[in-house]
Amino acid sequence: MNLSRELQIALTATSRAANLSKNVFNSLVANDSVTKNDKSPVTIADYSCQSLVSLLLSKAFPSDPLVGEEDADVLRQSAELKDKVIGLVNNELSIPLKHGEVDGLDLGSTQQENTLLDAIDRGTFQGSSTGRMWCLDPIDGTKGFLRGGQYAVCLALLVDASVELGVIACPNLPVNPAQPDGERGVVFAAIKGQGAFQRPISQSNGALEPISMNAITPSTLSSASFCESVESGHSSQGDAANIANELGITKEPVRMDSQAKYCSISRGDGDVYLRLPVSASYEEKIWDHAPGRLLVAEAGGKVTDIHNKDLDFSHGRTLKHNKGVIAAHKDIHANVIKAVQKRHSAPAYTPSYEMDLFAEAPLSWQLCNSMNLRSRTRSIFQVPDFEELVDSHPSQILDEDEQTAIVEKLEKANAASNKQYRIVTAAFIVVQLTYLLTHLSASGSLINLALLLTPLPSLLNTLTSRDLITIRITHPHLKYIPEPRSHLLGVAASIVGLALYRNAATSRTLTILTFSAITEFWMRRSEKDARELHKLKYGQKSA
Ligand SMILES: Nc1ncnc2c1ncn2[C@@H]1O[C@H](COP(=O)(O)O)[C@@H](OP(=O)(O)O)[C@H]1O
Ligand SMILES: [Mg+2]
Repeated sequence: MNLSRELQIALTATSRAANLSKNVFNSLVANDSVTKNDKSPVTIADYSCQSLVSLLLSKAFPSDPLVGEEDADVLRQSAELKDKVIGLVNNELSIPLKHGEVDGLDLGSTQQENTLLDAIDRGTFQGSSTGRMWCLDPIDGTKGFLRGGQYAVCLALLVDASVELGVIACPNLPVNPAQPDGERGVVFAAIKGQGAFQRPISQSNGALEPISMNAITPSTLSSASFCESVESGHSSQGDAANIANELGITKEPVRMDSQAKYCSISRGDGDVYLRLPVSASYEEKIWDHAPGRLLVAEAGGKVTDIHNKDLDFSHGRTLKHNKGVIAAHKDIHANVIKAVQKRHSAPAYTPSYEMDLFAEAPLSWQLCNSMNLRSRTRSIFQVPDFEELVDSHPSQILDEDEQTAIVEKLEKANAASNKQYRIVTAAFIVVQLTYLLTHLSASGSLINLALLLTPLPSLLNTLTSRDLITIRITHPHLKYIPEPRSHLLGVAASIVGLALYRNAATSRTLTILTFSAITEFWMRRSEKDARELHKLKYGQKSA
């Protein structure tokens, strides 16, 4: 497939969008004209870049649909935001085409408001498994953008759900990794079957230099380095550390935002990219992976999900049939997958709120409502004055101290109520144990005694608030049994026991174990909620 024109347009569009995003950063973020939590710069950069890239694509390939992260609804409702975006895009369009940029394409110096908003809305295409489609993340790594760290403008062309072309512009990545303080701003490109390349964003007519991954083999795997998300909510950093350990990797992980991770490993700055799901329900977005996946493959690597399945771009806007991402040199990919299967704990439970609650925005009444946190809080955490606390706040925004107070209250109330349930379970067990010990000769008594031991470890741990007994069920098949696994196994065994000994004592054992499993299930959910809240509020380290 000859995609040279597509490549030229994609390089121009992403490089120009990268310049535009830098202007936004320099004028709105670097000079501290906005507060840290104000997301407007990233919003402005996102819309402007999508508008610019989409406009160029629509002029060059009018019949190609576009899957983009944004739509223009918010802009149509805010004149101030809209004017800024229109101004920025027109400013970029008015810079004359340089040598090497798109030939034979009349950009027109400035564009009408509607044309630019419509360009953004072209990105609402829902995806397709057949035909051509472009896929755009105008600012990937929004957190990195705001931090002045890594972010990327990412564009891919898919044909029949296969990524044929990928281009990623990283405005803050050093051109030469050996000179981290030298020139920054690199654009990466790959065409299927034709290799992976990079060149400085500043050189629109410069040659595309071939890049490749470090030639790492199973015997040199321990010298590898891996990279992962900065955001612990996007990828489990704890599991990544265990996996690195399993592979004998001792180097500290390199954390960076966005698809700059795919770019880094493609040119050998690092070797393995791990994205390990922390939530069972999160579906990765196609624009977060399409170009990166091709780049790594063309640089000598292999990209799959954590179950070693190819990333499947044929199901609309998300990778619904994949979980996480593992990218590594093709010679070591299998070793990495093996370690992942051994050490990655499948997320068994999904918190009801998946947003980075406290980092994204102050905890507000609207947020509580939209995340169903209010009702969950009432039913699970049982904090009677939580609603009053939120309602009494006229601005419906809680400040830091109030957020802290809520988290502490949730944790305390949660721990107290769970302890009560466990005391009740423990009491049932003691009564039943006493009965069994005094009727040892009755049929099934010994089996019943053994079955009653299954909930004991977690009961003891909670009642003493210490990890007295920990049983890790790590077998790859068993780990997909939802928590509480030992309890569920106990219930299953006691059903078998009841089939063997149809007597009242065995029925009682089954009832107690079922009660214990159900209450344990709900308690673990609430404990996980409390832990997640804690993590969101205080960060991974103190969680
Ligand atoms: N719970 C989650 N798990 C995995 N990825 C998530 C996530 N929530 C958001 N993301 C995605 O992670 C991307 C950033 O990736 P990374 O963590 O590698 O920097 C975000 O892209 P945007 O920044 O474009 O919104 C967003 O699409
Ligand atoms: Mg993204």
